Amino acid sequence: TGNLWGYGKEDGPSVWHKNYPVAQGDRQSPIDIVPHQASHDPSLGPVVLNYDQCTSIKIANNGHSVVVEFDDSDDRSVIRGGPLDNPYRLKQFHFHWGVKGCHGSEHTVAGNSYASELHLVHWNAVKYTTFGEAATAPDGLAVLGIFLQTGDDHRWLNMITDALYTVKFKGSAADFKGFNPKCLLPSSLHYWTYLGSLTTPPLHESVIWIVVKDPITVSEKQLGKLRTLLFTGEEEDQRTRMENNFRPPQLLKGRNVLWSFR
Ligand SMILES: CCCCNCc1ccc(S(N)(=O)=O)cc1
Ligand SMILES: [Zn+2]
Repeated sequence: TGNLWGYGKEDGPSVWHKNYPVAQGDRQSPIDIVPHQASHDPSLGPVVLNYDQCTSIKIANNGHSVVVEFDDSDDRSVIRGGPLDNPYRLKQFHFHWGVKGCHGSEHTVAGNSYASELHLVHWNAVKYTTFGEAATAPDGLAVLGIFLQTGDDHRWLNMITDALYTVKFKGSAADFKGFNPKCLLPSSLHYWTYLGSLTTPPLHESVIWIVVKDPITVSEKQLGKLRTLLFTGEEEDQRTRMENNFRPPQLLKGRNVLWSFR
């Protein structure tokens, strides 16, 4: 099975539109968030995360990122409030990063990018029966985006970076139980929100984006461990380091970005 898409010159974001024409659609992600052009919406309440009973199951290398997957068979881990009309169930989280310091996030803020970006992916299990069905619906997914900046070591990120050696190759997976991603959030959940899409193929325009304003701080050493992952499988003789797995900002096409914080 060939790779349908990637982040290289031949298969990267600039050619995704050939196999996924929605890449040139009206609500594509990520975007550059321009704070003073965003509108304050007083009706936007805080985002509420109920992750206390959350159950991570496994960590995996899907050839595009490292993903931690959760048991989403009930409403034990949900995000609600903010722009959301229903609770959305936590399905997985993953990261996007660069090759060094200051590039690697997908969303940018006034043209500035961060070293990495964490995506917590949730789906609307009130209206839809499966993640796959929700992933094609305009209000099917809610992704919480958290920026990572470099500085001191992040105490809890070590739980993930210490497990990366078990998922070095595309297609590898390992048990990863008992991890609660609440420990990866900044203290303030002030956010921007807008209607967008998956940032990787199939690029479905099904995501209500909630991008948290404040970054968390991780060390260059921890980011370096993400870069020891490979895009390629164990059986492939050509080893390619997993880095720069981010899509650049897409056109806003008249969308409104709302902000919650005062
Ligand atoms: C049914 C097809 C969906 C598979 N792909 C999932 C997926 C989830 C989140 C993101 S992201 N990067 O927008 O958070 C991309 C792709
Ligand atoms: Zn993502």
